[in-house]
Formats: sequence, structure tokens, C-alpha cells
Amino acid sequence: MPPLSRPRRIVGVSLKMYFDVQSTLSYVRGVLQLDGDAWNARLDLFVIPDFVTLMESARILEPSSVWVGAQDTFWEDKGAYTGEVSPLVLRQAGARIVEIGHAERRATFGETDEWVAKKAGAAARNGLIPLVCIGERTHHSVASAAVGAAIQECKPQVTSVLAAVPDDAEVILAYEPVWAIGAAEPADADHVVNVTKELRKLAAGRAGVTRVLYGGSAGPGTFAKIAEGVDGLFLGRFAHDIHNLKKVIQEVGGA
Ligand SMILES: O=C[C@H](O)COP(=O)(O)O
Repeated sequence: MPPLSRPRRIVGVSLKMYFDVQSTLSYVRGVLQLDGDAWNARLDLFVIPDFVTLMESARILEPSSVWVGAQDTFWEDKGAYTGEVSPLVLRQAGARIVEIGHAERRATFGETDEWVAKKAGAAARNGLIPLVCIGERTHHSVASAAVGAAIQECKPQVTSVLAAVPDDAEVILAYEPVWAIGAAEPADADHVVNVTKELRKLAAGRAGVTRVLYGGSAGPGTFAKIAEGVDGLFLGRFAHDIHNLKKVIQEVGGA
């Protein structure tokens, strides 16, 4: 059987709630400056600011090929849902991608697999690409047991989402072991490769493109070690310095 072709690589960064308005817009302008580099022929790039600065960020990046994303969405398009943000409005505001089920939302706000799946379906229904974060909460000290335990915990997170999204819709899965988020270093490369290879199998046969990213203290130097299992990186703190983001883009794009 010929080897399966891999989808186009992709790099994204979430600003989480680290930045104020001016810092976000200044960062986004910095990303715009990267647009002329050769990377855009080789990979997709997205930036996820907070909701308040999303529209202005999208306006700044409109002339570029960089996608703007949202950090969450609600599962209904309209109605009496005070405080929630509609996927329809996100699309109209310029978002192309929406992050769903980040570990911080699951832990702090009690998001369940059921909610995450409904949100992913709503995103796809509105023409947004769901970027679904998955990952195990605890890290087994024995490497062989850690892979099996991670797959067991991640599997329902993935299957519930894939059941809620049309088969031909594009989906991005960000494998983020919870214990590796906000840490000093990313997860062990062998662990990431072994888990992501298995997770990828859950989406085999889908008509829509499914890309698998790694996130969790990733930065310059991370991608080469795990490229066998992933299509790119989902970055946090270590890409909040635009120079580091540029380095990662060069590494993932193979420049
Ligand atoms: O959203 C991004 C991930 O949670 C990774 O964040 P981090 O690189 O700061 O650990």
C-alpha cells in the first residue's frame, strides 16, 4: 500500500488571556510583517487573540494569508444565552478557526466532551474550522503505560467530536497533554509521536482533512523531534515573542 500523503503543515498561536489590547494588536502587526516570508507557500498560520480584539486583528491580517481564530464558541447561533459568543458572529467578525475544549476550559469551566462536540458541530455548521484540544490529565511515570493511558483518555474526546462534525468538514486536533501545558518543557517526543500516531487512526477514512498538532510548552526546537506524528504545532507562551514564532515557522516550514 502506498504511504498516505500528509496534509499541509500548520502552526498556530493562542494569546490566551496574557495580553492587553495594545499588546495584542502590536503582536498581530508583527505577525503581518512575517507574511512576506516564504513560509506561506509551505504551511498555514493562525493567531488566536481574545474575543475583544478578534475583529480588529482580522482587519489587520486581512491582506495576509494568516488566519484569525477565536478561543471558544457557543453551540447555538442566536438566542437568550447571555455572555456567550455565537459561531455565526465569529465567522462574520473574520474568524476562520475556533479553538474548542482547551484544557483550561475543561478544568476551570467544567466543559464536557458533550459540550465540546456540540461546539465543534456548530463551528463546522458556520464554516469555521474546529480546533479541538484533547489530552490526558495525568502523566504516568512508566513510559509504556503512559501511552496507553493517554490514548484511552483521549479516544472519547476525539470520537465524540468526529461524530458531531460532518464527515467532509475540516477538523484540527491539538494533542495537548494537560500536564505539559504551562510547563518548562514539552512532553517527551516519543510519547507525543506514539500517542498522535494512534489518534490519527481514529480519523482515518474521513473525507475531510484532519490535521493533528502538538501543544504544551512547544517552541523553537520542538517540531523536528515529533514531526513523525504531527502536522504542526499549537503554541502558547513560547511564541508570544514574535522572533520565536518566526523560528518555529521556519522549522515547521522546513526553511
Ligand atoms: O494554547 C496553547 C497551549 O495550551 C500551550 O500553551 P503553552 O505553550 O503556554 O504551554
